[in-house]
Amino acid sequence: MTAQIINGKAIADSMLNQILLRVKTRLDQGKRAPALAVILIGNDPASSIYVRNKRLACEKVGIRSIVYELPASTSEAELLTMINGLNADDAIDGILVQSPLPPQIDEKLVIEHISAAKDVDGFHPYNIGRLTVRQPTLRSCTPFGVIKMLQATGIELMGLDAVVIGVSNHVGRPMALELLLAGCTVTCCHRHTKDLQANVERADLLVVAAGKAGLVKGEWIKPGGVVIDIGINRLANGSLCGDVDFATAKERAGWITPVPGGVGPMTIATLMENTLLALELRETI
Ligand SMILES: Nc1nc(=O)c2c([nH]1)NC[C@@H]1CN(c3ccc(C(=O)N[C@@H](CCC(=O)O)C(=O)O)cc3)C=[N+]21
Ligand SMILES: [Mg+2]
Repeated sequence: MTAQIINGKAIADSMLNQILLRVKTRLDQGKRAPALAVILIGNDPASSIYVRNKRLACEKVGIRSIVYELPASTSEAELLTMINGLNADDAIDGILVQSPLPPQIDEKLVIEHISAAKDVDGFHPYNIGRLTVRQPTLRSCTPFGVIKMLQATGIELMGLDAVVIGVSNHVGRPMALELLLAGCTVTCCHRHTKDLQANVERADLLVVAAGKAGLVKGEWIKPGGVVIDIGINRLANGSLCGDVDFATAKERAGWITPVPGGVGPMTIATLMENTLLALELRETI
């Protein structure tokens, strides 16, 4: 069988159109546009591309974006002071500190310092806790984007055997919590997993977020299964690929996401939605 390709870019574009309509409605009602503050520290080329994509998405949907570009030498205290100012600024709805951070800055401390109500990444322990106890509020952009993508594709999640590879705080863990909330039976695989292939082979839904090109062989995929590839690996020739051997996997899977054009655009569209939601939630209190 040849898999149907899940067009994340197209699904994300339609989400962006919906968000634009909601922002326009606000403006028609005399309300202000949402505002997102993005802090980029240092000059990692990949980070610069992602931040540029976020700024362009903001422009598309009418969200005001303020990008702060700080030198790699920025101290932890300087960053925390800046976050204090943004937390207290009523005109700012979302705060995103782009990762990775330089070694002198403790990312855990930074994430906890951002007001949970402005944590549009959905990384704050409060927001992760809300998702854990089935009361999601601001939800991590990549995992929630994957859920929206599956819903838009019409894939029923209830009761599926889902296998997640990778257990990072930003992606794998909240992904497993989202799938549990959606009614899947969830297995989490990581570097100490004894038999990765055996776990992959029994997955109705496989979500891979390990960041290792070629980690999952196409021959391991359960025939007809759903394959979501969150990996982004830049090859020596400059092209991007995921963690799954796409060419062979697409001959077995029922559905598969491409890289690029799969999960990446969904992450950004979800960030836009979270920024609007953060504003709406703050207006109700
Ligand atoms: N605080 C924080 N929040 C993040 O959400 C965050 C972060 N830090 N650090 C880095 C990762 C990575 N990330 C991506 C977003 C969009 C694409 C994306 O648009 N990808 C395009 C291709 C982009 C390209 O050409 O490189 C695609 O897959 O089609 C990829 C990766 C967000 N991240
Ligand atoms: Mg891992």
